[in-house]
Amino acid sequence: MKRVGLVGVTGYTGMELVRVLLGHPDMRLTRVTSRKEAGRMLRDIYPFLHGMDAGEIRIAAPDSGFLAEHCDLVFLAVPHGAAMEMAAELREKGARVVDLSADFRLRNRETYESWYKQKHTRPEMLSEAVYGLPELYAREIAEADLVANPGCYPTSAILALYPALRAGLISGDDLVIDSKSGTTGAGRGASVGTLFCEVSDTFRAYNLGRHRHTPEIEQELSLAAGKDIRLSFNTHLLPINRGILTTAYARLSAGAGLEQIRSCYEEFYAHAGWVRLLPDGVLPETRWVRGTNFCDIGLVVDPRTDRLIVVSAIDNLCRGASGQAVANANLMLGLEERSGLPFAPLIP
Ligand SMILES: NC(=O)C1=CN([C@@H]2O[C@H](COP(=O)(O)OP(=O)(O)OC[C@H]3O[C@@H](n4cnc5c(N)ncnc54)[C@H](OP(=O)(O)O)[C@@H]3O)[C@@H](O)[C@H]2O)C=CC1
Ligand SMILES: CC(=O)N[C@@H](CCC(=O)OP(=O)(O)O)C(=O)O
Repeated sequence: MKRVGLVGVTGYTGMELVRVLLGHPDMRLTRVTSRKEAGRMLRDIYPFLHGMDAGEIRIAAPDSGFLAEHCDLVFLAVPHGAAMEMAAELREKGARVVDLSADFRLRNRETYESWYKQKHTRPEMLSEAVYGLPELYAREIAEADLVANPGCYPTSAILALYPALRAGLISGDDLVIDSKSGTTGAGRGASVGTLFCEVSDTFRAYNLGRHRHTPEIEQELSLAAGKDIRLSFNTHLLPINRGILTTAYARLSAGAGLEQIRSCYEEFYAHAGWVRLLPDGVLPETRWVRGTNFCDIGLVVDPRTDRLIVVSAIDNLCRGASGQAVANANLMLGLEERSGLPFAPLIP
């Protein structure tokens, strides 16, 4: 049994990690931290843990020495900026790390500092970190000591476009990615913008043309295309708890058609257990992936405009964060990638 720790147990991704790890056959959550709730039992803050072993864990204040002593691997479910020093200390003390924040996702320090508007204090660790998208980097993840878990929106956007771009079936110019997220994507901290009455019964766009996930998506899609990609990434807030639906628009390369594109995706994702390519005419919905680690993908060709339209759906907390973090930890710890993650969607 592998011992894992969690920094940031009181947040939404921390809460989701607790849920995912409850049923994991090969990993045991042994240490959890929160600055505000230190000293309390986990069951005291999460009544859904009454009667379960995890409920008996006492929450500690974050301390890298304590975590490294008791854990083989530590998940950092903390805001960007808070993870970089903690990851460095944990690595120095010998623990392996899966960081759910954005601190190690961008390979270029200047790009991080300009989009995240803060200094990167551990730039020397950027080249050591592996971008944790198992469909692209499973082999590298298995060898890594520090994995940068992808952002929720980038997970849905990169998986939607990567195969077609890599095969040259779409042009990398003029890509438009339109994404909508449930409100848990904004974290559990109180803010007026995520109050019930501000979110329910309405639908709004935000951060158009300046969302900080843009360079992360551009980084990975540029690698797929073999050239620098600049794209339009636009985000919207859905009045639902969980889920991201992304619609991506791309110009078809000359001669490319639906049949060829479908076989390219089938081949690319042939061994990717989490990506489900839906049949022609069936489009993804957030409810079919809720609570799961799946990314559902639907493909449409619009012959009137010569465009490929790709729709993808994920659960932002599971596939977009904590489920993906556990899949990465499985690979790092030599476990089966799907271990502990065989959830069926929570419907209706
Ligand atoms: N929500 C989502 O859908 C997704 C989130 N992410 C990323 O995952 C990370 C966590 O997100 P989320 O769970 O939503 O965030 P929340 O705001 O819900 O929770 C943040 C957690 O971090 C802890 N924390 C905050 N500051 C510090 C600090 N300086 N040192 C130690 N602990 C700290 C908080 O606990 P306390 O204050 O008690 O210490 C809390 O448990 C973020 O980087 C986020 O961007 C990634 C993908 C999807
Ligand atoms: C709905 C919502 O507000 N979503 C968040 C997603 C951010 C997130 O989780 O991003 P990092 O992991 O890169 O910090 C946002 O748009 O800022």
